[in-house]
Amino acid sequence: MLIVFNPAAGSRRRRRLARALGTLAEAGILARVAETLHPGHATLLARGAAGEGIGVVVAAGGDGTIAEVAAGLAGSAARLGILPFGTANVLAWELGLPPRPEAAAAVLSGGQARRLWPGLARFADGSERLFVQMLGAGFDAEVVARLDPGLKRRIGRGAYVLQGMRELGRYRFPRFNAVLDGQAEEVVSAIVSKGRLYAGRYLLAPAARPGEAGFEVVLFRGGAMGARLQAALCGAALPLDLLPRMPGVELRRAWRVELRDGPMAGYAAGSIGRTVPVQADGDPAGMLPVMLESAAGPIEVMLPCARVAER
Ligand SMILES: Nc1ncnc2c1ncn2[C@@H]1O[C@H](COP(=O)(O)OP(=O)(O)OP(=O)(O)O)[C@@H](O)[C@H]1O
Repeated sequence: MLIVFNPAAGSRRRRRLARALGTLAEAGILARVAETLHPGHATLLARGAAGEGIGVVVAAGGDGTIAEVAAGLAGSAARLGILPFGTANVLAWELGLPPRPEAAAAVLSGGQARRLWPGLARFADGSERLFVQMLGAGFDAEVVARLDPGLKRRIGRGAYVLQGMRELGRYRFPRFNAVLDGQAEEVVSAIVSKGRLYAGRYLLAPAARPGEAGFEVVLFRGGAMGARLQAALCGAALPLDLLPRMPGVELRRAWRVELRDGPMAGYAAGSIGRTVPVQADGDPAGMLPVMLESAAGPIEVMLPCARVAER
């Protein structure tokens, strides 16, 4: 077993890692730890481990780290393990993984594998990026892009709330097109989700099926109330699990999604040349346009036994 540890994810992560390693040692598992040195490094470490024939490669970090490890495991027989040491840990909540390091480590030694089918984003510059939970364009991506990493480390998920309130007054909500299996829709924000949850354990897309190909796409149209008011109300509705039922929010199933700027997007955003931002699994991921489809195949992820039986 290799644990790919992101020292920049979440908080109190070294202490959490030591606790997880203690549990593994008690179970007779001597795990090797490799620390990431820069963004993207987790993919290289995971690919190397899968190439060596290591059976379980563990992402010790948040959703961004998990996505990078998953990208390294794609096409191999290695299983993905998760030690949820990030800030929001949305995928861990989605999969029912326990937050305590000892309990999460116990899943690595005694859990069972389950399918997880990531999404693949292709950008205009030819770059590609795997995502495991969701990709957003518009307001939520602006919040992610402008988030102060120091504040995120200090106060955790509350930093997103503060930044969201700041951006509500600043962001210009340019319209863009979400093309779902060939059908174009005009939106101010869109979240293309693999999972049901968002921003921790709040409900976003109740019908999502992480183990299958395809996406639940959440379209924010702005509508009669206006994009800014809609974003404010959606922010308030999220912790009450009411976001999917908000006016101007529409959920659709799609296999292939293209998110692309309207001709006036740069102008409306008030900054020529700058278009609509994109976030993937809670990390900044550039600008539109982006093309989304399912990864070539699913990967296997370690889950608690009870959770596997439930599915
Ligand atoms: N050594 C490093 N220094 C700086 N950044 C790193 C390093 N290693 C990895 N990263 C980057 O850190 C980013 C954030 O990591 P991650 O998403 O796992 O944590 P998080 O943002 O705290 O958690 P979550 O996404 O669950 O809120 C990732 O995009 C990854 O590329």
